[in-house]
Order: sequence, then structure tokens, then C-alpha cells
Amino acid sequence: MNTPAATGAPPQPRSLESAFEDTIARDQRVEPRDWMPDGYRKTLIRQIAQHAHSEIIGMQPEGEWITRAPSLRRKAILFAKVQDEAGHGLYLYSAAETLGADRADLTEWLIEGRQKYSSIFNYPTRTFADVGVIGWFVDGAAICNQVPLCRSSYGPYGRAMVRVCKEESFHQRQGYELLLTMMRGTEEQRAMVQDAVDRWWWPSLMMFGPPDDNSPNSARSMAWRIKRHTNDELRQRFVDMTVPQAEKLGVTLPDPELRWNEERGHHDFGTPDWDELKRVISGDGPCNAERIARRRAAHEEGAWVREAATAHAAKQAARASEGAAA
Ligand SMILES: CC(C)(COP(=O)(O)OP(=O)(O)OC[C@H]1O[C@@H](n2cnc3c(N)ncnc32)[C@H](O)[C@@H]1OP(=O)(O)O)[C@@H](O)C(=O)NCCC(=O)NCCSC(=O)Cc1ccccc1
Repeated sequence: MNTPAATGAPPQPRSLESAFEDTIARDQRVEPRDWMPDGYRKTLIRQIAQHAHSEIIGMQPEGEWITRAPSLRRKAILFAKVQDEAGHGLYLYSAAETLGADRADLTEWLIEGRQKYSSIFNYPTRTFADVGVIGWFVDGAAICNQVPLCRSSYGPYGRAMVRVCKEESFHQRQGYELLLTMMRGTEEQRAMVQDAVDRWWWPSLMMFGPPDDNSPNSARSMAWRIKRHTNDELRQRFVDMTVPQAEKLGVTLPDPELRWNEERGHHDFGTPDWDELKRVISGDGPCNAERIARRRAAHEEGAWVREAATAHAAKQAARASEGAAA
């Protein structure tokens, strides 16, 4: 057969595209050196960069409690969790770099407000119970969303998700365990937990994104198997998973419409305030300005480290080439 490989001719665009389509149809992985359509590459850079930014900005709400943790044990756990989030951000920026993105550009676009990060990190952490509820709800939502992403069609993203999910699972458990401890405490502590649950429930449901009939990227991302489930499917999975956990904990989820639907085999629940999600995404949430200002300051204060590392790398390279020439 006169295939491009057999004739030695460069592969034709059509064959590249069909090879890509075959890879997706066979549920195999697309790897960095494979040909991929521009739209696929752009969609992945958008989603992976937003995800990386979310991990990095997501260090702030809980990070504020490291110096105020109520015991050495809680401080050590929280420290480990926030460091894991930095690690997740770095894997994800690396995954974006395999697509040709430049991490310095991505950081620039984040602090200029040209790229998004998860809406959830624009809410304040008022008490230590918020640390527990972030672990329980936010990491719980992240797990629901990210376990299917381990099967995402783009290899480096899917593989990064495997380790990230293992760590998120520890994060979720530490949050739930913190809350169980508080619920066994005083009346005041139980009230703190309920108050945090009331404030974080709806924003956590919004993490899954707009409803399916208003999610412009879903159809394309599902066809490319970047996303494996729709926003509403994952939101439902999160609600079904969380309701029994809330019962065990002894807290009430703040939704009068929440009830088991025997026919559907799922919980029915109320409608999140989609206008609020729009406002928060477009920069007008309670903490957007603070989060970005903090990230910008950290980036500027770290300039000397980047300069020193670049100078060191240049010196090492010069030494290596002197050594090779000698
Ligand atoms: C599901 C979705 C987030 C959105 O679906 P898509 O198909 O991509 O979009 P869709 O068409 O449905 O939406 C239209 C537009 O709205 C944007 N938008 C939607 N929702 C949000 C939102 N909530 N916040 C902000 N923006 C949102 C969306 O980007 C799009 O805008 P664009 O067109 O780009 O201008 C997807 O990107 C995904 O699965 N990402 C990977 C997971 C990920 O990033 N996880 C982050 C949490 S990591 C974590 O929590 C770990 C942790 C725990 C604790 C402490 C610290 C860290």
C-alpha cells in the first residue's frame, strides 16, 4: 500500500487528522508529539491553565489559617495540604507546557485577568471550620470532577490527574475528620461548622460550571474526550455523594428542595444562583481583587529568584560547553 510511511512522503493533513480521530475513537491517548487539531490544543491549554491557576490561587483561602491553626497537628496537616496544591499547580503548568504554552505567559495572563480560575476561591474563610468544609466540599467536588479526568484523552493531563486525585482524597478526608472532631466539641463549634456549611454549599455546586444547556465548551470537549461527563452529571454525583455524609456529620445542607427521588435514583436539589456564578467568574466576587493582588505581589517578589535561577542555569551551561570543548 502506498502509505506516506511506505513512500517516504510527508504525511498528508487528512491522514494526520484521521489518525487523531482514530486515537480518540479507540479511547487511546493523544501524546505531546502527536498531531492534533488547533482547537483541541487550545481547549486543553485553556482548561489545564485554568485548572493550574485554581490550584495556585486555591492555596490562599486555607493558607491564611496556617498561622492560626488550633494545634500543631492541624497546622502540620494544613501545611501539607497547601504544599500539595502548589505541587498540583506545577504538574498542571508542566502539562500545559507540553502543548507549547509558556508558564511565564500563563502566569502573566492570570494576573492580568485574561485567564480564569475556579470561582470557589473567591469566597472568604471566616473561621477554622471553613478549612474543614473546604476539604469536605471543595476537595470532594474536585475529586468528582477530576477522577474522570484521569481518563482524559490527552496523556500528560490524564496522568497528572492520577496523582492529584490521590492527594485530593487525603485532603477531603482531613476536612471531614476535622469537622467530625468539631461536631463532637462544644455547641459553639457545632454552630461554626453549620455556618461554614451554609456559606460554602452553593458556591461548591457552582464549581462544576454552568448548567449543561448553557455550557458552550462541553459538547466539543466531550467529543474530544477531554471531559468525560457533563457539568450537571458531575454536580448530581457530588450531591448524591455528599448528602449521606452530611447526615452522618449531623449538619443540614441549606437547600429546602433537597430530597431523594426514588424514580430517578438520585437526589433532587434546588437551582444555584447562576447570576452569582457569572458575577464571580467575571471578577466581581467577594475576594477576586484580593486573590489576584496577592498572586501578583508574590510573583513580583519572586522576580529575584527567577533571575538568580536563570543566571545559575546560564553559568552551568557555559561551564558544560567549556568542558565539552576542552
Ligand atoms: C467543569 C469546568 C470547570 C468548566 O467546563 P468547561 O467545559 O471548561 O466550560 P463551560 O463551557 O462549562 O463554562 C463556560 C465558561 O465558564 C468558565 N467556568 C465554568 N465554571 C467555572 C467556575 N466554577 N469557575 C470559573 N470559571 C468557570 C469556563 O472556564 C468557561 O470559560 P472560558 O470559555 O474558558 O472563558 C472544566 O473546565 C473542568 O473540568 N476543569 C478542570 C477542573 C478544574 O479546573 N478544577 C478547578 C478546581 S481545582 C480544586 O478545586 C483543587 C483544590 C481544592 C481545594 C483547595 C485548593 C485546590
